[in-house]
Amino acid sequence: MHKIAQRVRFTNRAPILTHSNLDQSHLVTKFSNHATVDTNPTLSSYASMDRARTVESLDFREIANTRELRNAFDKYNTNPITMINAQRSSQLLKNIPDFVRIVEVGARDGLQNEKVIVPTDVKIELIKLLVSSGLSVVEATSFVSPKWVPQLADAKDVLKAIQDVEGASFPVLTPNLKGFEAAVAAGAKEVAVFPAASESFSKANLNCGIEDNLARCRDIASASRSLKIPVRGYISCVVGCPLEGRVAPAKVAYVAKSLYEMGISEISLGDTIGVGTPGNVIPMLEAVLDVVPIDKLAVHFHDTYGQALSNILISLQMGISTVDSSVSGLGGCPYAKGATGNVATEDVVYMLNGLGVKTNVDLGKLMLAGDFICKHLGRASGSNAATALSKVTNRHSASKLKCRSVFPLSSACFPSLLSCFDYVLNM
Ligand SMILES: CC(C)(COP(=O)([O-])OP(=O)([O-])OC[C@H]1O[C@@H](n2cnc3c(N)ncnc32)[C@H](O)[C@@H]1OP(=O)([O-])[O-])[C@@H](O)C(=O)NCCC(=O)NCCSC(=O)C[C@@](C)(O)CC(=O)[O-]
Repeated sequence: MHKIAQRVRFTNRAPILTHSNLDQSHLVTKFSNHATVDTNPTLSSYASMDRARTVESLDFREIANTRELRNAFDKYNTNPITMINAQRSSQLLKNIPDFVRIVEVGARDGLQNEKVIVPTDVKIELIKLLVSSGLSVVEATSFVSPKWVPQLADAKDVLKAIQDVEGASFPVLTPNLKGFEAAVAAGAKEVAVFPAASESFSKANLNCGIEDNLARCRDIASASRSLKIPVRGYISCVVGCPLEGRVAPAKVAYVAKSLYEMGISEISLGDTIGVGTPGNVIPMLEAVLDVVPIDKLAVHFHDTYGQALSNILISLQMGISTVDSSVSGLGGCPYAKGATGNVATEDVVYMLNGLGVKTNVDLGKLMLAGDFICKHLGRASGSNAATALSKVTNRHSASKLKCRSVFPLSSACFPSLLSCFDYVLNM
């Protein structure tokens, strides 16, 4: 706990407001159509400043961009102001960042394990839909051997087709210099290397051991430096390996420190087979935090055992503010037998909305992207939140059809009623 408290200084939280720069009337205006700010004078001045700061950073449209989603959300979550009061008074939640950056990995990690080849134009459309939901980092593909991952053999075509898409960055995986050079030639502006913390998994996934692979990462890091291309580093198997079992935190810290020292811009800690629980994730994070600053870290949880959201929550409590996830919970590594999908982005956004944490992601639009790819793959969404919320919107859709048959005269007579369904209409 002591370690956690010490690390708060590394977080990217907004500066604390003081009495002099706090303007509550502005905050009331911003929220006035939904809730009023409680100006209860009995609150301590610090508590009220902290609450107001959070309100200021929270854009209600993100919590519920459509009426249906908002109603579904409000039904079980107290209004944001009350929620924030409760949240900020809780010691357990006080380290949670005000903003979480989501790295969407659905188009790469999500699809790489699919047996049936997804057409290139479907991948491109998925990426565009993800960007339109507000996601600012959408991992696009991998420049790996097509013999090893046939699904991503069209990497060059995918990356070239999204060169003009604005609003997001599109990192790609590169396992060696050959992949790095091909990625740069296709227009990559960000790449990612992916060592493992387990020797056996490194050999299974990359056909070389940890040290040899770190040497490849070093080559990529130095080649990228002159081109000013940021390199992300994933570490696979940070708590467990499908071949070796439990992985010691010291091994993860060793790989993380090596990546940090070679100038890797961000290190994403991957629970590749989803065996982590807060019980083994906390010691792993503590070991890594001893050697890498918190603002360089991200977490990447697969949800094989349904533990991903708890692990994300604990990571946020420790001050991490970048989270990887995959739309509709797609995913799995072809070289990690039994590993299922990544945590679903919709579930992460829903949880963060509930915590009053800003993400800039529009949940309704994200669900459209999830719907699109699930329909294409012919399977149900792996997101609990998307499944539950789409039942709500479907119910509204059905009742709207009923309304139209009961009131056949003109939909214009019932503008306010119909506006309730505009989200459904737009689908
Ligand atoms: C690293 C290699 C290439 C070594 O594979 P290798 O067989 O040892 O490579 P090689 O150097 O001996 O070359 C063999 C052939 O591959 C070609 N080749 C060589 N490199 C490339 C390249 N970059 N792009 C395209 N082709 C390449 C090379 O040209 C040659 O072609 P051939 O002469 O036989 O026609 C292979 O093991 C590989 O591609 N592995 C990638 C596996 C992979 O993508 N796994 C999934 C991603 S990791 C993951 O999902 C975990 C993560 C990141 O999400 C985190 C988490 O979930 O925890």
